[in-house]
Amino acid sequence: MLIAEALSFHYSQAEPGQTLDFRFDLRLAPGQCVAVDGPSGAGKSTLLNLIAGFLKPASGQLRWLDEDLLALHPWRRGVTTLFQDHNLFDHLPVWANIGLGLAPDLRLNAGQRQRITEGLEQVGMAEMASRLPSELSGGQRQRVALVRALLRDTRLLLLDEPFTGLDRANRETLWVQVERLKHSGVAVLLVSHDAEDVQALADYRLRLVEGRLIVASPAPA
Ligand SMILES: Nc1ncnc2c1ncn2[C@@H]1O[C@H](COP(=O)(O)OP(=O)(O)OP(=O)(O)O)[C@@H](O)[C@H]1O
Repeated sequence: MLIAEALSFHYSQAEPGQTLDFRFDLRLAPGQCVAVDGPSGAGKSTLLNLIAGFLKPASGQLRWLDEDLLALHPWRRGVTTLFQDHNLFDHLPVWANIGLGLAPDLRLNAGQRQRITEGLEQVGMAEMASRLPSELSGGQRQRVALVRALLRDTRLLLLDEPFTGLDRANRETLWVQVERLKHSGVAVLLVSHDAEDVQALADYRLRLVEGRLIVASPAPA
């Protein structure tokens, strides 16, 4: 269970009229998906960066049950993040970009290679394993980043507008994969403006208003 309590952050330099002070409260159980929305600049990326560990809160708590996540480096938190700018390495082919999520030194065993092949098949990119990111369309790059995020062993998955620009068939395929992860106990935080994605995946919805998370639809009991 992810628990954020009064997780606060303050940007020291912001334009007039911007929200400066954030204070997030959130509970997310294993196997649950919460959707978070809010207008541009509301603080969605700030929230994800605090949970992932790329920003340090001014105060508050962030726990996985009794484990203090704030004491852990980002790569020790058991959190996988898929940001909007897909973070692919331009000099590495598709299979290696995905493989980095499984073995940082790219010493992949047969089972891991098989998982990469299957992951690419599931998003219709089986033939593209050897291509470089520069040889792919934007939507294809997005699918590669998604496969990498979905294949990693993780307990919490943070997705920032993950399906934007994908066609319906691809989105449905990926919904199935995210559902599968939920069933295996992964907690998912989905930042999305897309009502269909939210409908397909989210168990409840939160909205970011004036630096706070408010309940837009309650979590199931
Ligand atoms: N490094 C920074 N310094 C100062 N202000 C920042 C910084 N990063 C973000 N902000 C401001 O903090 C607020 C929240 O930004 P954030 O990126 O979290 O919003 P968002 O909801 O993810 O927006 P979008 O939907 O446009 O991606 C915005 O007003 C933004 O301008």
